[in-house]
Amino acid sequence: MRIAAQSAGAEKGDPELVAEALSHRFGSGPWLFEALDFVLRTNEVYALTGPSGSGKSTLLGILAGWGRPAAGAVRRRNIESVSWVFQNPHGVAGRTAVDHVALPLLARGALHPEARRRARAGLERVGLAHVADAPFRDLSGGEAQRLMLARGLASKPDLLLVDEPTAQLDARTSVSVNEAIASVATEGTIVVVATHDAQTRDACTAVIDLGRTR
Ligand SMILES: Nc1ncnc2c1ncn2[C@@H]1O[C@H](COP(=O)(O)OP(=O)(O)OP(=O)(O)O)[C@@H](O)[C@H]1O
Repeated sequence: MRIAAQSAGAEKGDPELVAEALSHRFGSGPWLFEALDFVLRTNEVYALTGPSGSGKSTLLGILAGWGRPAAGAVRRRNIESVSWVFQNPHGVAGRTAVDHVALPLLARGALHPEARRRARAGLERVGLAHVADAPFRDLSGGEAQRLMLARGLASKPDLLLVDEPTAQLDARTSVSVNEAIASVATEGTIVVVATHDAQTRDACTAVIDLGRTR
């Protein structure tokens, strides 16, 4: 496997995820990936690439701690909160974009004005300031996917996993999502994006390629 770029040492207290000789297969089936060694840190956006069926979603689940690897280990340091952005954006039709991002902040105890201020800042970051007050039903596919990214980042999770963010989008719409992905490298959050899409991969700062592990 290959990691195309990697930042220098994480500061003390930063989230860090270490894969050691990580391998997985279901039951006695074929190995999906074998002997992966990598370190994931903040301030990077990692593309997780590989052909269909190579185990990208499975590996995301293992990184999240939702599944156990058949062999090897994942060591998590300072990772307590995990957000997952699914490939199909789900929202409440009549609720505004800003409300979608503010809601998880309110659920974590932020006061209303602060939650809305942070939600608007998050929307601006992914290029959605102009639709902040629009209902979810009026958003385009690309806007809805960017909204999910903004919502996933809003609560500043230690680990943000994004599964095929452009799989349902046409090439033109994907561009705006890829631009948003390029903007989400951030302090405090490790971001991993599973993708087939070469342009989404290129929007990331580093690559873990499951196509090269076997
Ligand atoms: N719980 C399971 N039990 C048995 N096999 C599984 C299970 N989950 C996934 N698989 C199989 O493992 C392989 C990898 O699946 P996975 O969804 O991780 O691949 P992927 O790289 O994300 O694929 P895609 O790009 O098509 O989404 C597939 O062949 C899938 O059918």
